[in-house]
Amino acid sequence: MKSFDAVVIGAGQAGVPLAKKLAAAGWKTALIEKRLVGGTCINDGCTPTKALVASARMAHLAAGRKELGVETGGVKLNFTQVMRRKDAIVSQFRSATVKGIEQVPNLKLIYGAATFTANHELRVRTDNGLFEKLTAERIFINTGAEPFIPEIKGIGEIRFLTSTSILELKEVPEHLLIVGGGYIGLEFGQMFSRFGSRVTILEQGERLLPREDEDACEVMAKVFQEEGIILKVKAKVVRFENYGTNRIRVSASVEDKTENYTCSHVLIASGRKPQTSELGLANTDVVCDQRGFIQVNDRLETSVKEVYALGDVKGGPAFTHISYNDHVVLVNNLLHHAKEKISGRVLPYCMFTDPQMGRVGLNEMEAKAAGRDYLVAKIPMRQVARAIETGETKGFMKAIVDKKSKLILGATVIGEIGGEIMSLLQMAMAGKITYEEIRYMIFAHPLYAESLNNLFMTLDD
Ligand SMILES: Cc1cc2nc3c(=O)[nH]c(=O)nc-3n(C[C@H](O)[C@H](O)[C@H](O)COP(=O)(O)OP(=O)(O)OC[C@H]3O[C@@H](n4cnc5c(N)ncnc54)[C@H](O)[C@@H]3O)c2cc1C
Ligand SMILES: NC(=O)c1ccc[n+]([C@@H]2O[C@H](COP(=O)([O-])OP(=O)(O)OC[C@H]3O[C@@H](n4cnc5c(N)ncnc54)[C@H](O)[C@@H]3O)[C@@H](O)[C@H]2O)c1
Repeated sequence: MKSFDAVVIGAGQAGVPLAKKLAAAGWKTALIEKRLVGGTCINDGCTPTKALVASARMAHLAAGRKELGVETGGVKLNFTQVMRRKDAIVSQFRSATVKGIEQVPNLKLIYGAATFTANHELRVRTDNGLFEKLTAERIFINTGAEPFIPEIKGIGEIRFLTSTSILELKEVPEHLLIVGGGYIGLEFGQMFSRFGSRVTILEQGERLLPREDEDACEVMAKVFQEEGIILKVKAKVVRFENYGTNRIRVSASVEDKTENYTCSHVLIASGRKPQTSELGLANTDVVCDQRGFIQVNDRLETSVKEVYALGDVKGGPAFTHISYNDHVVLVNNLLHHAKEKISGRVLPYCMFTDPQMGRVGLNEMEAKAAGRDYLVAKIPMRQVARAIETGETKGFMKAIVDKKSKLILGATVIGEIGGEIMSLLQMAMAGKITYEEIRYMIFAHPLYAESLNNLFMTLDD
């Protein structure tokens, strides 16, 4: 049995920086990874999808825009090159991460799947089929999440894609039917539509993106429909079956009526579940919630002393920057005697559709539910000078402000660079800059940022 001061399970967005910092502080540390260093974000998530979104946007722009006075003679997509570029970026990011790990003294990277045999003991099935036994004073679980596959009649008989396997396609699907209208469904939906697929999105909820304000969902739905994507809400898939050669027939109950679709590919984008099946948590006293996410307190401690969980596997907002921040909280608490908590963090995120949807803090729905005394500042992009000049007028800027303190509580920005504008407002929130100060702040003309003046002028009496 090999003994360590710390073992980190999962080389994801929290595990890698955590293991490096613990080892650099002199702790004898092992980092165990069963698949690829970099986890979901680098290998199957943010990095490959955002590289592909860039190719899709280029294809879209290359088609020209009549009203901007640019017409082109059609677009030729080289999908092999699109995927090759994506693979090169992923491999660049992954090898830089591996190199970073290898340079740290006291840190041992072990490739293999880790399973608990007791609260502080692990068995690792290494890539060469051998088993290593490890024990550690402190264990950190950063095993992430994986696609959730709903139990739908016939799903076992068809070949369906997930957000991971779709990244290996060799050809653009003729008709891609997507189950789920969340971030993954929308990012892939628009991307493949722009690559030339016919795209149908079936969402079981009343609308897309149920956590967002209704006006945000309406704008996104309109953008998608204008690009020719078929969107159905209140759509529950009831059956899949193989149909003819290489076709799949999908029966769905849409607003209580049965509709049938025949497509070439199905993407299941109906959420993610914690990746704990190989962890052997039954051999420990670690407690999970009903959906299998590991329960932690405000300091990321599980129910077992000195066993922690970070990132997607603990549930809550599943974003790379949250996983990364989890490691910051732990490093500060364990190495610098801080008492940091994970509750009360401001949550920013950006959906990388075109236009982007940047979100931070409270939206209107949440402000209302929380009983806040708030004002709403909102301007459509068609009134933003920069958006008019660039021809990117879809979307809006919307901020929720506290009526009394005039501080910004949150924002939704849908636009060409909605995520970046949202981040400006996030900085204002962090710096406690009131909306009244932003209203007359000097921004360079004619940037999108300049229209933050106009956004808050809407609150003038
Ligand atoms: C298609 C897609 C697009 C996304 N886009 C964005 C985006 O644009 N922005 C954003 O912020 N977030 C995005 N996300 C979410 C983001 O990728 C995740 O929130 C983030 O990667 C979670 O990091 P993590 O460290 O918690 O886990 P992960 O990065 O998932 O890492 C977990 C690691 O643990 C390993 N592991 C699991 N079990 C074991 C075991 N028993 N033994 C050893 N190793 C194990 C896994 O192989 C994996 O490498 C996206 C996700 C997807 C699927
Ligand atoms: N840009 C980003 O930051 C980004 C991009 C992609 C993913 N992510 C992360 O990954 C997570 C998972 O994304 P996701 O889109 O898979 O999950 P999600 O939970 O955001 O959306 C899943 C959607 O599928 C619908 N659904 C579930 N079962 C269904 C069924 N049987 N039929 C029809 N619809 C069904 C749900 O109602 C929901 O709207 C996100 O929550 C996010 O944290 C982030």
